[in-house]
Amino acid sequence: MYLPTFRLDQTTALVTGAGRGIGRALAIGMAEAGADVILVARTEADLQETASRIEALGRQAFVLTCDVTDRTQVIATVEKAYTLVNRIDTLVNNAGMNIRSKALDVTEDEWETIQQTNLKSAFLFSQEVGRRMQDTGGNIINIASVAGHVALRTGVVYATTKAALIQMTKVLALEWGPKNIRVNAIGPWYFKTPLTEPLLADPAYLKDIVDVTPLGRVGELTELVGPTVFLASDAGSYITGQTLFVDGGMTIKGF
Ligand SMILES: NC(=O)C1=CN([C@@H]2O[C@H](COP(=O)(O)OP(=O)(O)OC[C@H]3O[C@@H](n4cnc5c(N)ncnc54)[C@H](O)[C@@H]3O)[C@@H](O)[C@H]2O)C=CC1
Ligand SMILES: O=C(O)C(=O)C[C@H](O)C(=O)CO
Repeated sequence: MYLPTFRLDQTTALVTGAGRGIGRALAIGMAEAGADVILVARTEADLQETASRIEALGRQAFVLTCDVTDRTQVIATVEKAYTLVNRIDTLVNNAGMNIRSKALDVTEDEWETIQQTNLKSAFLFSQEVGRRMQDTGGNIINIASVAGHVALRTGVVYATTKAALIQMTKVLALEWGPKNIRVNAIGPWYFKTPLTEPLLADPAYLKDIVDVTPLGRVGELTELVGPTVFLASDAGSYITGQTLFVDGGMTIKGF
């Protein structure tokens, strides 16, 4: 048999920011591929909605509320997770946010909030789950952005967090490869979620996006599921340290 499995049966994933948007889609998609999923975010009601959709698929879902910027809460959340399951096979660092300010207007508070939500949280979860994965192996998927690779109008703070996530992905892959821990990133272009809905509702902004996208449209949330399951599954077993851009070709477009 040459064809490896693209399934996640008998595995457990932990997804941050799983209450809505991309995180919810990835959690449900991974459950469809066979995984049980630990759902982490701040708002319990949102997480319960994701959980009920996963349970309807016949998979287990565990809801853990946590502010991912708070190290004490992250440590407690990971400890709790390991009382619920024996091992975590896949960690998806997805929680993120943005405040769009021009560089000269960025406040210290904005800088701290965006860095802590998008970058520090991913490091803290990687450290706490990665510590346990040293014994079991596993894989980590960081949800970065094309904004970490090319210059966009998203604002400088968001861009620096995503560029740093891409570099963090490489260094953790290097350090933890010998322990059979793979670390990869996904770099989405625009997908409609509560984060981006206001932007995509502006016809002029939407046109600008579509015009620089060879596939001529924004992505569907389900189009992030295949790449995530691929990276998490045995099909991705020799891939580490990489960023897979799921961008309709945006990042390869020249003149
Ligand atoms: N929607 C898009 O087009 C793109 C999104 N991304 C990234 O994908 C990730 C998910 O984004 P969306 O689903 O669009 O956003 P969203 O705003 O719809 O969802 C973000 C999730 O993160 C959670 N979250 C935020 N701060 C948190 C905190 N302090 N503690 C716990 N949970 C927290 C929210 O509760 C929510 O569940 C983010 O990292 C974002 O930067 C990257 C590229 C494109
Ligand atoms: O443009 C914004 O504002 C964003 O939040 C950026 C998107 O989430 C993104 O990363 C586009 O790739």
